[in-house]
Amino acid sequence: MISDVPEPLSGPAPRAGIRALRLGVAGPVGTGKSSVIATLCRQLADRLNIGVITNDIYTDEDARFLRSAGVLPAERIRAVETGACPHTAIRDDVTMNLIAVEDLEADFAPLDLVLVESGGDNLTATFSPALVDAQIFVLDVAGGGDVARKGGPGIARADLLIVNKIDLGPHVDVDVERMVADATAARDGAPVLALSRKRPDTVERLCAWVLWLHQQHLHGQHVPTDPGPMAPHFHAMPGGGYVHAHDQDSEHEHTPR
Ligand SMILES: Nc1nc2c(ncn2[C@@H]2O[C@H](COP(=O)(O)OP(=O)(O)OP(=O)(O)O)[C@@H](O)[C@H]2O)c(=O)[nH]1
Repeated sequence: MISDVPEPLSGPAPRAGIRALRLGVAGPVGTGKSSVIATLCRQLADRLNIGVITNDIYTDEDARFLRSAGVLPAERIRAVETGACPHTAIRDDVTMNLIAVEDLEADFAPLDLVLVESGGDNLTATFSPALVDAQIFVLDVAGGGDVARKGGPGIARADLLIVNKIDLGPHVDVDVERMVADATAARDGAPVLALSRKRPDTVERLCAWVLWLHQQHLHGQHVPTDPGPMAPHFHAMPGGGYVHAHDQDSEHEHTPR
């Protein structure tokens, strides 16, 4: 199920010479981010010129997986080794990723779509709108049926939430419909897609959403939004620590209280 993918736009012609749509894919470890990207490349490569940036902490494993899957020419898949907690490189200081995206766009111009895969992290990691125009957050049923209820910025406010690996529901005692309903309730009407790479109907819906978003981008009708702020979190300090939150309108500030 996906809540309404609108009809493709009619009306004014797309803007000429516009840069690629930059689409982030984030979510906890192992939920299927690389598989979603491989699926999109496989299905859409004859309609869109695609490039991929992967983020891993210490390796280029995700890039190697995608290259070996043969879903795109290998040189269009580039790895960023963040060397730090994944959210640092996709949210706090996006410089490494932004340079990688811009280099890829320059080397293979004109690209239509750049997919940026986050390193697998927890429920709080989301992309900065300084790096991507839109983002997908990926959960999977094997992580537990209650995860969607736990919320967080990606679950609540990513442009699309995927509940992945729905083919596994019966094997892990998860009621997929219930999980999707919980996710939908957490998102105030924003789209939720139940996905399995083994279910072509769900793959088609994923592709339809990405093509629709690309059209929105071309027509200048997509407005990037920030799914942040992060949930309140704890900073350990010598002799103690403190909890703080980032509210959406304030600077990213780490002053002890
Ligand atoms: N049954 C099933 N397995 C899937 C599906 N999608 C992905 N997987 C499997 O889930 C595992 C993790 O998939 P990945 O795509 O590597 O997940 P990831 O989120 O990129 O992983 P990290 O980069 O390590 O965080 C792999 O063994 C995939 O084959 C699906 O739709 N159904």
